[in-house]
Amino acid sequence: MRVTEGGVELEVPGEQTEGIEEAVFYNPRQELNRDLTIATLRAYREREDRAETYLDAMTASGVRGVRAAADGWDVTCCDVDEEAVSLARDNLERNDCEGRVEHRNVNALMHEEPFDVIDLDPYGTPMPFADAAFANCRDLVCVTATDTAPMCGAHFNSGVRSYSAIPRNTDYHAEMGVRTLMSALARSAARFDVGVEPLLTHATSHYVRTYLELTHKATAADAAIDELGHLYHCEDCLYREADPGLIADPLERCPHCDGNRVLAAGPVWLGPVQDSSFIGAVRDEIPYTFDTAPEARELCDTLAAELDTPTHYDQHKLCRNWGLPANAMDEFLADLREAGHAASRAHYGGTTFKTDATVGEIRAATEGNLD
Ligand SMILES: C[S@@+](CC[C@H](N)C(=O)[O-])C[C@H]1O[C@@H](n2cnc3c(N)ncnc32)[C@H](O)[C@@H]1O
Ligand SMILES: [Zn+2]
Repeated sequence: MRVTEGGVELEVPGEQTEGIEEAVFYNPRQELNRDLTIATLRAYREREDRAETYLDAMTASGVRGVRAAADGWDVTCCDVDEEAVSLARDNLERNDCEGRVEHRNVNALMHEEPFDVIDLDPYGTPMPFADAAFANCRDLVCVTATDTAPMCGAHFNSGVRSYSAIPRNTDYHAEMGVRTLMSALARSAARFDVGVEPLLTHATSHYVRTYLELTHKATAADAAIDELGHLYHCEDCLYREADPGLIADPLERCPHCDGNRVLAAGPVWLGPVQDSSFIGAVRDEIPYTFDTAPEARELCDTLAAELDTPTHYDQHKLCRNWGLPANAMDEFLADLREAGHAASRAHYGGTTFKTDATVGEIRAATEGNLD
């Protein structure tokens, strides 16, 4: 089957191809992820012109590598699967792109050779590849994780195993996933005296994607570890609290409703997951020729405006909990701001928002107009 994406043409296995799962080799639902990857690579190279080499670590059809090569990157594609390797070679050739294709376990390749940018896009958790990537990447590690149920605490044991943390299933589950993933990545990088700084992070349709700029200094690794901490969350009233530091001091009772159903999660990443000025630059690198341009640009706008608080709320879930009807989001957010709180929409869903107000303060600021 022939597909066109971002100006390149690719042969990908069609539904009928035996032995190959089409969605795995070429997943059209990840086009937004790939469009944003290309825009991010462009914005990054604008800022750091020394960045030249890009490793598409799990290449499958070769789509990321081909798109990066067409953009002038010095590309290496890698896959353990023989059919993927030959597909990636053909697709590079089809687009007159130069690029090396390696048939091997990418962990071995990463340990042998440094790259400026490494893109991890495995099935499920990226953690088995994180150490090799952070040990050997110079500038930027891009990571996709599709195991949202483990990361957000819905598949608890699997989440604990993959991320060496306690994730908890809350009403902000996608953000729990983001912060569990970021925490494990920061700890993996720190082992190699590498500090991570997230430039752009989004949780979209069952995956999380993050772009981490690296600083090869022990003090930068310490600074990243300082962003870790725990979240305490009341299952009854949805009160939540962030507690910086690696030693947890869980709440026995909820300070808001005095209930005893308080969950503790962590260590999670409590720091910022976006760099809004960089996201502005990424947005400007999304041409309208990209199929997902309207959606990708809107996502960038929301991400750039999103507050840095470590959890978000869902207005509908809060209102349901209070037994009150929800009103329009803009009115709701305006009430919060009028009461002196910071408030923004969040990219996790149409009714999600961020604020520095506590759950009690949110209710006090908004309930007058919830009728
Ligand atoms: C989700 S697919 C990649 C999709 C692709 N990056 C895209 O954007 O369409 C995951 C790929 O990782 C490959 N893979 C799994 N383990 C690997 C390893 N240890 N080294 C290299 N490739 C691996 C699989 O063969 C598969 O092709
Ligand atoms: Zn409570």
